[in-house]
Amino acid sequence: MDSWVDGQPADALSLKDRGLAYGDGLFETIAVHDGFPVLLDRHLVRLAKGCRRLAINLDHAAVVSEVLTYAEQLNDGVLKLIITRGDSLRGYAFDPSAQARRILTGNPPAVYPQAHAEQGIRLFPCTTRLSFQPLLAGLKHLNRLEQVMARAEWQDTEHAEGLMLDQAGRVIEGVFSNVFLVHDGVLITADLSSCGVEGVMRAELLSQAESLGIPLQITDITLEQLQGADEVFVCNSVYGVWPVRAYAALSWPVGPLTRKLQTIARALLDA
Ligand SMILES: C=C(O[C@@H]1C=C(C(=O)O)C=C[C@H]1N)C(=O)O
Ligand SMILES: Cc1ncc(COP(=O)(O)O)c(C=O)c1O
Repeated sequence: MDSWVDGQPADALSLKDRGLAYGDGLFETIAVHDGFPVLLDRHLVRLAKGCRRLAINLDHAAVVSEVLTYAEQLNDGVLKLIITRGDSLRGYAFDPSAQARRILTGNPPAVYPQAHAEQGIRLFPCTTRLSFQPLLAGLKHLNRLEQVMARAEWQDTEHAEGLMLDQAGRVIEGVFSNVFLVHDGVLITADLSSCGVEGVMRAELLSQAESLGIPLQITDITLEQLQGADEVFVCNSVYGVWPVRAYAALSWPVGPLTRKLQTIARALLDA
């Protein structure tokens, strides 16, 4: 399917785009099923938060309308929405009144081995660490070099994802996922106030778990806590939930809470 820029079919972008020059923008990767963008409200909430934090002027009504129309035409697949601050000639300074550029691309459904969801995955121990930046933490901004470097650390198919730590050695997230662990019936995920992306699926699973009365904790996670976990899983808005079986010398069984949340995520992606 053709890409769109500001609501019009396009296959080229200005060389002055600040997304290209500085990574000055945000993105959302949205699963589309039967013509509907899955978890759209949560994607829009994160996008709006990013725009406020970066002082990006975005026509949010145009985004909603374009995403809905584009998703209808894509029908099934993965829609990527990229927002950039638009053009500037040179230098970091920007025109605070400039309207953001809206870019939409469509991709076929992501295909992963069934075994990832069924039997669980092995996480690669990435040595690339996430840097602390509370101003950008949580946002899905366009500066993703840490993830690019981390993903280049393994080429084998034995590892489906990699685990990333922060500068202090705390467990933060996967390269393209968020991470959860279960300990004594408590569902635990990393505090992302210094680094990491606040995933849409993470937010949805936290909210679903709260409705189910499952005790939750959003906190710092050490490798020792990871080692002592009863269950570990990763999630994102495209594949849902993958149980984690192993990380370096550590291993876990695929547990009941992981399966429960995986079923919920699958139902949302297939609704
Ligand atoms: C990096 C992108 O998106 C992330 C990756 C995936 C995925 O590969 O499953 C899914 C959603 C995002 N967290 C991207 O370029 O779209
Ligand atoms: C670094 C990082 N963390 C977490 C996620 C999961 O986010 P979501 O659930 O919104 O797909 C992603 C997906 O792009 C990511 O790139």
